[in-house]
Amino acid sequence: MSAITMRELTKVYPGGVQALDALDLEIADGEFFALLGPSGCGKTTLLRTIAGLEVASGGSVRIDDRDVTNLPPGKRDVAMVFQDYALFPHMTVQENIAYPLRIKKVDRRSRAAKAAETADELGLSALLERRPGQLSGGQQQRVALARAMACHPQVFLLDEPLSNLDARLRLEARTFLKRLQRELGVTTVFVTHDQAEALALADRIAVMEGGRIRQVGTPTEVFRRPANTFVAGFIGSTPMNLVDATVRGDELHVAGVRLPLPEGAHAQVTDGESLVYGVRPEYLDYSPTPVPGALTGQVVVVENLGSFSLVSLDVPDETAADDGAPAGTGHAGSSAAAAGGAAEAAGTSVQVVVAEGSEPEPGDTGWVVPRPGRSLLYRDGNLVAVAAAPAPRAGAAVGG
Ligand SMILES: Nc1ncnc2c1ncn2[C@@H]1O[C@H](COP(=O)(O)OP(=O)(O)OP(=O)(O)O)[C@@H](O)[C@H]1O
Repeated sequence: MSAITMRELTKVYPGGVQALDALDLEIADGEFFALLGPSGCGKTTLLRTIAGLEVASGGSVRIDDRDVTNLPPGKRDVAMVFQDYALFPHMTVQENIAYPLRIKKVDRRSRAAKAAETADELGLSALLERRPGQLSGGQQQRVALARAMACHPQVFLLDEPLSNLDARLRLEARTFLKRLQRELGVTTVFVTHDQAEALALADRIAVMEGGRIRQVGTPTEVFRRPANTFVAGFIGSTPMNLVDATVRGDELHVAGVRLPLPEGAHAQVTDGESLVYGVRPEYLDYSPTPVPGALTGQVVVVENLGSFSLVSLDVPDETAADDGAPAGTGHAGSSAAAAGGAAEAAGTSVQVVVAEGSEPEPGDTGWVVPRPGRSLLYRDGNLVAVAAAPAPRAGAAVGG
């Protein structure tokens, strides 16, 4: 058992930088846990404070029922792998792996046996006599992991473990790391600023900003239901669309389109209230022809991202929708199109993921429909409700 519990953990560096701000966090036994956030948010400081390499200015760190807040690193039963691996250049792979055992005064024969066994598990047996300078980046990383594993620590702490590898090797090492962690079942905390890496590897993720935690959740939770607009903007290979919206009775007015307010959202919002409507580009469907209840605008940019493209549309903010007057005549979809097409390119940029082969051209008019249950509403930056998608029916759009 090795859960990690942090209570009101605070770190103020000499000089006054507050890197951790009364942070509360619980990491479960056996979890593969990511600390994610932009540069300077305090990820490395948190990891080093768990390791005992930084002394907390306040609060506590417990590993299971042991309060380790004031214990030196060697007494915490944790092993840390540094970003640059910090291997000893003058020692062989075997000596590097065995080094922590030497510090623990394990006898020479047991050290050699343990190093050989760990090297074997990590596919390093053929490299035991080499020095770090004679290894690839991926191999060096494995040696660093082997050195951390050799002592059977209760907790692994990994600081940007993949950042020194090139893109291809990184994918390989990612899979390897995930499999290794599964097999060992050791509580592992890793720092990354790469949201894709965190989503791919972690059981749970803590998204940090300014020494605080903005959300803790599974990759699915933080991706599908970001608790605030900070997390919404940080998670995802393409940032979430965040568009101003107004509650009008049973509807939500978003960029000139009336979306039905979802069941359950009524209790959370008030009539006339201004909110932010959020939906991921992946959860919008693009149509080159009018669709009732769709947001519409002009295609401005088409970015090829391999098997799909990211299409940016300029959706006008102001239409006749907000003063209640019909925006056109006849069919709901085409009237929305008329409103969108006629407006000056002024408004909100909305991004949508479009499959290869179906990309529009810049200058085209397009329609985008949110998928059911994938729309979110934020008040003052915090999630208030999950909106249902507009039912694809005439009458949901402006002028219908
Ligand atoms: N030894 C130090 N002395 C003073 N300030 C420090 C020290 N180490 C870090 N800081 C400051 O503390 C804050 C948090 O730094 P930290 O390295 O923990 O952030 P991070 O999220 O790991 O960033 P990065 O992704 O850039 O490594 C930053 O403002 C940083 O400048």
